[in-house]
Amino acid sequence: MDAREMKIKAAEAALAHVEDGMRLGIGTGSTAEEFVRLLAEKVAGGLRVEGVPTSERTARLCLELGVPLKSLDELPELDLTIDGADEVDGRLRLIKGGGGALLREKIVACASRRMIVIADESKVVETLGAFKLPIEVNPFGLVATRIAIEKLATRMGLSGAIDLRASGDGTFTTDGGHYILDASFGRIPDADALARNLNDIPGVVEHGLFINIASLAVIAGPAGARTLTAKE
Ligand SMILES: O=C[C@H](O)[C@H](O)[C@H](O)COP(=O)(O)O
Repeated sequence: MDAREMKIKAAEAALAHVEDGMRLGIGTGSTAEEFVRLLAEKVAGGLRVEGVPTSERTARLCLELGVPLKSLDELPELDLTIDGADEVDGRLRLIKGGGGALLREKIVACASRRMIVIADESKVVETLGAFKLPIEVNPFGLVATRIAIEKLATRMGLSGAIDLRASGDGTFTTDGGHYILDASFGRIPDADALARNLNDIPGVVEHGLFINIASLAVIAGPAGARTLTAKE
């Protein structure tokens, strides 16, 4: 099974949790897009759902494939969000934001009764941090915010480059008009504390640590899909 087939397997297994009439948060990224394609087939076959997309990219795909969309302001309380992740640990803590959609993804997931993560085995880790942690920041005061993050990292015994994400010849800008700093910490022993402390830095809009948000992960590997639930 190649990487794309595993993403499809995970998306298929997550689709089984979607019921008629649900208000759905719809994630961003290559795995979430496989879910959108499968969902669109069900919608064409008569399934009634209303989706809230977590990015402009996802919104475009949903519109193209005929998945009905609403804004989060129109549907502020959702039944279920299905989204990908860059890393998942055994407590269902996640790193997200590789595609830059972490802010809307977190807002939508937190407005949902449940969040199901879809991923392939390569995303499952013992300790979060091998994937660069995306930190969404306000462009105002970028240098000061980066220094504050560096000081926090040092206080917490973390080190590694903190790079401004680029796009083509310029700076990557999120759907919300912010920048992303990618922090190469390598290993984050206390993700819960880092998440709280990052939120205390004023220029940080949001970060890619999703703690106590996901309720289930569907992980696809060569032998098929398995589910992961949070263990303390
Ligand atoms: O900002 C992007 C999202 O957090 C994605 O869900 C994450 O990067 C995983 O994407 P993919 O399924 O393409 O690996």
